[in-house]
Amino acid sequence: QPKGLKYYYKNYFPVGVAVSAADLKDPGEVALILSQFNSLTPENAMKMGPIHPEENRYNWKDADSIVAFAQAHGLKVRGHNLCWHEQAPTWLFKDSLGNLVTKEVLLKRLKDHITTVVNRYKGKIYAWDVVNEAIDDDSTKFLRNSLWYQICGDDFITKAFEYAHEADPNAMLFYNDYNTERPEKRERVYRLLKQLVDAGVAVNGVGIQAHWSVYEPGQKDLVETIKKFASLGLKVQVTELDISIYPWEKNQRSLRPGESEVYTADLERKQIEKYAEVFKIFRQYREVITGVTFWNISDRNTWLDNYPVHGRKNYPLLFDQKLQPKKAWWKVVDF
Ligand SMILES: OC[C@H]1CNC[C@@H](O)[C@@H]1O[C@@H]1O[C@H](CO)[C@@H](O[C@@H]2O[C@H](CO)[C@@H](O[C@@H]3O[C@H](CO)[C@@H](O)[C@H](O)[C@H]3O)[C@H](O)[C@H]2O)[C@H](O)[C@H]1O
Repeated sequence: QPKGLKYYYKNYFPVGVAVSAADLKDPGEVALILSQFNSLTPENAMKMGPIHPEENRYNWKDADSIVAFAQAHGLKVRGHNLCWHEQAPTWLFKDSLGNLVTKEVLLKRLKDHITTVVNRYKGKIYAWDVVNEAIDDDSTKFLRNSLWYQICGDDFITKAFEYAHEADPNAMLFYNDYNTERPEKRERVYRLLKQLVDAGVAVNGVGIQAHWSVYEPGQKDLVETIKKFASLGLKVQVTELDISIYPWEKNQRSLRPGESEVYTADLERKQIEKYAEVFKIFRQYREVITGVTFWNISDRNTWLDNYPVHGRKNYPLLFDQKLQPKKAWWKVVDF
């Protein structure tokens, strides 16, 4: 078994992977995780909906099993995430009559949730994605018009960091988002981060999700993003890395009947180059980059098989469907 990614990058940053509790029951995936990675992120188990399905009921099972596995094998854990507009439980924003709750009620519910979840894993989770994806996709807008925003204005962001810091003053607290290499999105994320830093909010870092493709981002945009966020004194982590073989453009179409999945040698070559390119930049900025996490383990099972086109196979990771290292892996460890 070749040495794993974590060995090659031991003098750079932890190399992590997003997992489900089910992944940890598969002997092949467990062997791959333990040989390659030294950090885990729960893909879904610690999100508000899955872990807190009813106001007075928490569902700790999957999250506990992932943390217990990490503890048993000396792996770091990134918590994901404490405040998001997606996968939020139905009870959260509504009162018993189905009306939207007041700002006071929602902030109290957020505080209870964050205090309870962060305290349960205190000392076992070193970093939390506190707020996820609060910037609107429309470049003419600033904050996403989510129910969080409609009910609390932008206070929910500051409060979420305040509650998380109170619950675990030693945890690294991150704002996490995607498309942060696109200049218009970078500027708006920077604006939010600067507001938080200037207000003395306990934000320690920014998570760039890195759901990239063989076509983007360009090196210049990636470097500019890392430097811009680091200029605020923040750490940068790559939190959800995968490199799709399809371009991230609007109106993606599904495959036409008979049209085979198109993982051509040319696309794999582009993917190998893109992986080599971004890891070279991560190494160059090792002072700022404090972690790189892949979103899913292998091409065997990736969320990109069902997004944005349901049932369209993708090959975005460094391990193939047989859990074997792909050519891109050898390039990433060749330095
Ligand atoms: O969207 C990709 C990234 C983007 N950044 C934030 C990050 O958190 C996000 O991760 C993805 O976040 C997605 C939700 O937005 C997750 O998708 C959810 O993943 C869940 C667990 O598999 C699914 O829930 C299961 O759904 C099944 C039927 O639909 C039900 O039978 C299961 O009980 C239920 O658990 C949800 O439908 C599905 O929407 C993906 O696995 C997960 O990879």
